[in-house]
Amino acid sequence: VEKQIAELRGQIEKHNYAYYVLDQPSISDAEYDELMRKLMELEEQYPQYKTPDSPSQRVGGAPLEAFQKVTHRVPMLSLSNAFNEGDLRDFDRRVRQEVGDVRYVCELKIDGLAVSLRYEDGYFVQGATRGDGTTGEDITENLKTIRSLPLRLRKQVTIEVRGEAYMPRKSFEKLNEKRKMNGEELFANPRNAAAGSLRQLDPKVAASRQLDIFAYHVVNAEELGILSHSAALNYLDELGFKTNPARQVCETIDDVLSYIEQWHERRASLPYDIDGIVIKVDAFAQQKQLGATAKSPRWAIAYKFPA
Ligand SMILES: COc1nc2nc(N)nc(N)c2nc1C
Repeated sequence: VEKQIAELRGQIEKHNYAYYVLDQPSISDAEYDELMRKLMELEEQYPQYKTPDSPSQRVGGAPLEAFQKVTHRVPMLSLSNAFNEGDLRDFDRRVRQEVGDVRYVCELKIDGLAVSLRYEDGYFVQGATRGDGTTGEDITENLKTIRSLPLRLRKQVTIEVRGEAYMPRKSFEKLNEKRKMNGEELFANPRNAAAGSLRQLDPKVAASRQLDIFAYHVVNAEELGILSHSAALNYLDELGFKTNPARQVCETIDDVLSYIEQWHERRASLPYDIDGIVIKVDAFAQQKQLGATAKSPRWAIAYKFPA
């Protein structure tokens, strides 16, 4: 039976990854539900074979009394903002003055909720909100219900990852439809809906909200021998995380400006809200040279789209 349960677990997670991370369903919903039902029935009968990475955790367990506090070993900083081309050219000038020739990575700035995810030997062990940057709330049980969040990595590594949890626009519209029918107060936007969903003490509520997550940062990248942010993102893909496919390496600030122009136009075609573009110095050695202020890294900047 133990082998049968392990077999089922592997199958379900494989279909889960295909559907939620690759966006390429590999079986029908009905077949998927049948596999899940079978797994939960066997785990009910043989609880000794239940493992921390079992997909049965994704439906959410018992409600919590309260959220525990979590201290971030590495503070979760925020990004300084740029509002126009001048701000971006100033940033580029400052960076080049300090580190000379430089490559940037541009990414979409997802309008969600920053979270920190800790994995030990490849298993998801804890997830927390940003909070005040130093202390956040433990929302592990809620994060486990996000289907694109791997419960077990493809490599047995101990890693801390930062990402943006968000609610796709379709999920947001469906949720507000339902709330309208029930005469409940509507969420103002997907970001508030995502925050509200992850702050629920009952994980079953979070599980019902069809949240998603993009991983965008490896905290202990250098310890893992990774030398640049673009390499860190590719490593996250290898581990089984969902990263944002629109990222692009830019050699000049003019390339950055055209990336921004491109995504400002294509913004409405995305299935989620973005509130800007994040520009980061790619090489970690140069990030280190530039360092950070108490509040934000000096090697990154967020260009905010005009509201
Ligand atoms: C390295 O620090 C950061 N990187 C980020 N990257 C993306 N794509 N989106 C963010 N919101 C973000 N926020 C921070 C603080």
